[in-house]
Amino acid sequence: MDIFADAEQPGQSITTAVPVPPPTTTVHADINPTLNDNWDDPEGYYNLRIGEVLYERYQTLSHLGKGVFSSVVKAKDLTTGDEVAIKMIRNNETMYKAGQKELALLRKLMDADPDNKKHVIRLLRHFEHRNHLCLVFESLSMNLRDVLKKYGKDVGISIKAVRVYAQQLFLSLSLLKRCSLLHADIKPDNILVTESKNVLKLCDLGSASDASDNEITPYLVSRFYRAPEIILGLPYDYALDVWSAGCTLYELFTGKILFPGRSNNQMLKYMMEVKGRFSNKMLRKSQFSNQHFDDTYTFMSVEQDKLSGKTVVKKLPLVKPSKDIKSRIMSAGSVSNGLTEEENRLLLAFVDFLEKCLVLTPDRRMTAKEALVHPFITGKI
Ligand SMILES: Nc1ncnc2c1ncn2[C@@H]1O[C@H](COP(=O)(O)OP(=O)(O)OP(=O)(O)O)[C@@H](O)[C@H]1O
Repeated sequence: MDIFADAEQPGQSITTAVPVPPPTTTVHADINPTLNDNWDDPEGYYNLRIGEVLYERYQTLSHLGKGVFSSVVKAKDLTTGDEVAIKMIRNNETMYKAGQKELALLRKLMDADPDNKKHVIRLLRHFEHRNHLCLVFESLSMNLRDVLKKYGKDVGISIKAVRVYAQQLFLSLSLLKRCSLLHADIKPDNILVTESKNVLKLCDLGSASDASDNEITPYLVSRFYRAPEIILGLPYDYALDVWSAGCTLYELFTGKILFPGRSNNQMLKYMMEVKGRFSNKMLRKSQFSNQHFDDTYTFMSVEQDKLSGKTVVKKLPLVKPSKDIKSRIMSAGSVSNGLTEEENRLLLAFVDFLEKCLVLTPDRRMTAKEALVHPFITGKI
């Protein structure tokens, strides 16, 4: 099915500069940093010249993106003629180690899915270039943040498209679980789609870890997609990715961020407005609950006073949810344009699906396996 059949195709800009072969050096930056200064910018990103050939095989075509860990370039594989995306890890010890970990986790995922059916980005190989670990991936088109900007600004994309994406995303989560891995950074930016937009792949395993390495820290996962167990300081597992996936799918359909909190405290407030109170039992077990709740488990909302601009703490005995998922979904931009009966049924199934992804208590949240047989995904509605 081509869910974006009548949509405009994104233009491609490929820069074709004349390749300038740099002299080779194998001196490691840690031994004499001045010798290879020119290859990197002050922050350790590789100063790439477009057209340059890496590993005697990949002719670089254009810059694709820059993240905290790496810069990503599009290149042509001179052996096969295919386009690839090369993630060049920043030249510093911490990033290099993080890159090696990402490489090991990606290998585990590739081995567990030899037929490429589980919607995780394919790692083709890796090499080193001037002290930068380089990971070579299949080339994809855009991430879901850009898809939303381009095709669904403020209104989101169709429920049918969301359903296709949901199934593929949960297939990737089922593979991660089979490999005992947590992704820990699921959000529209880390999900890439093919040129036709019909197929998505989960990417950026840079924050991923083995499920047994779950050190409690309140800042894991990008804030808007961060599950309550992370913020409250509870042990966490696969359910944290299901929460982020729920937030991501809501955003795809509505074009709006579900919980756009400016802090962890505000995130909790927004979550309770949608899902109601946390149970006392959950708060009792949480390491950081005393930062957000008083002794009687009343929420302490950290707010800015509108007049003075000063930070004030307001006690909010929030009990009843006031902005439930159903009313938010039903008032989304694309719904007000009218729906067919089939779309309406699919939408109600989507509401139920999201409610189950966003259960506050992690061990009661839907698992990836359960998600894949939910009526929203199977279509048996
Ligand atoms: N295989 C690919 N095909 C096309 N574009 C890609 C590919 N891999 C990455 N990109 C682009 O590069 C961006 C950064 O990639 P990635 O998130 O893996 O790097 P990162 O350094 O870990 O970033 P961050 O710090 O944001 O987590 C992506 O959002 C995407 O736009």
